[in-house]
Amino acid sequence: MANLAKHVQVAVGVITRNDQFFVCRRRAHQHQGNKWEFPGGKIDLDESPEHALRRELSEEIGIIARAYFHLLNLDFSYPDKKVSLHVFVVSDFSGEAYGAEGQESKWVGFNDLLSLDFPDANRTIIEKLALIRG
Ligand SMILES: Nc1nc2c([nH]c(=O)n2[C@@H]2O[C@H](COP(=O)(O)OP(=O)(O)OP(=O)(O)O)[C@@H](O)[C@H]2O)c(=O)[nH]1
Ligand SMILES: [Mg+2]
Repeated sequence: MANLAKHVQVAVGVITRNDQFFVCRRRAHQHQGNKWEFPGGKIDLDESPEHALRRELSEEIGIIARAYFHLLNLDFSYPDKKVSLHVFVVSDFSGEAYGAEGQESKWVGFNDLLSLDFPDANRTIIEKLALIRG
């Protein structure tokens, strides 16, 4: 069981509007603390990735995702934890994105994504985003 607890399925949302991207800062005590992230969180047992995406975005940044597409699935092993990220690009939503759990957050341009301090798994996400932007 201990091993299972250290491999988590995660829904991640790349929130985009007007060629800007919404990013949040992880809390110091969290895994990969103080790094920037795309909002999201663990998929519950028997929950679909899409449902987890909508739920986490509502809880963490106060938006209702209206249109999104699957970008990629990505397995990554940190020294202390394995993650399977189910990544979606959210292109339409209602509400104004903000740090609904008190976390730091901001809208940034694509070039800023390249220089922000993200968890290592995110490199693959950003490379794929660069590809689809052309
Ligand atoms: N949300 C999010 N998690 C990421 C990203 N990249 C990445 O490696 N992760 C990892 O995926 C896991 C996500 O879990 P989480 O901490 O967001 O989970 P959660 O929202 O359910 O919250 P919790 O920390 O209160 O349990 C963490 O281990 C985190 O380090 C990312 O861009 N966004
Ligand atoms: Mg989270």
